[in-house]
Amino acid sequence: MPVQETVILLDIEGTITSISFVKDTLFPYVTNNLVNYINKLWGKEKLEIDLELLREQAAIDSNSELEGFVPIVSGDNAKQSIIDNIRWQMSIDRKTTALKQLQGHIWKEGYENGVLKGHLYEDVLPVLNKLIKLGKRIYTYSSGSTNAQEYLFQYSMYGDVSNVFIKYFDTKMGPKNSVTSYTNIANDIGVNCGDILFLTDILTEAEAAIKAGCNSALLERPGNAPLDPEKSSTFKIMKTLNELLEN
Ligand SMILES: CSCCC(=O)C(=O)COP(=O)(O)O
Ligand SMILES: [Mg+2]
Repeated sequence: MPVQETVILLDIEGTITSISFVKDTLFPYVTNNLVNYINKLWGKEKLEIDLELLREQAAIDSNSELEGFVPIVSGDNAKQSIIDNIRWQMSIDRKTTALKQLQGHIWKEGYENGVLKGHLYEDVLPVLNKLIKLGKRIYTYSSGSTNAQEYLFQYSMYGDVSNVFIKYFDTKMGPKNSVTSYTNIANDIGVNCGDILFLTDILTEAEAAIKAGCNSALLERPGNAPLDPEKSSTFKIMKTLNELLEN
């Protein structure tokens, strides 16, 4: 059997989806549609749920020393301060649950109206389907919200492929470079960390997974940030998922 672990836990951006799709297609879609989206749903419960999370995050951020922090205010400037806060968070690619939840809801419209099609590297589906036949269970863990992950697979360039994945995990399990996030995921799945192989493009995420007792390997996709050869020397580095099927 090529892979020993029973659970394959996949990062998304830089691992099974290109960074370029996220940075050059998904993020600009939010930037270009943000004001319209907020104006359209202003005062509606659907938006209010996301705004509540953004306000909670802004209250936390106001006590830290984050460069360029934009407060969310009430009153006449409330709407503009929310838009500016979101733009600020996006300018530094923050991975807060609040930002990711709102982005996911904006992308939903783009997927549904056919403007967005989720990118997947061509090796991903053939390999995952072979692994499923070998009895492996496939999960994802991304900073993108569970909704955003679901839409990406439901409206992928290969059609609806969401049935490949048992469950999507996001930062509600904890940040991706935190050790406890991986124990939380193992507990949720009902396996030991040692039964999980976590694949990612980010060294600190792989290190956190290893510290939790999981196994991990790194993906080196075109356009990914280069891996430090010294720091990543203890990890298997793969160019595609095909290497999971090799002995
Ligand atoms: C799941 S699609 C949205 C991608 C995204 O917003 C993101 O931050 C990706 O981070 P990842 O943890 O998948 O590298
Ligand atoms: Mg990634």
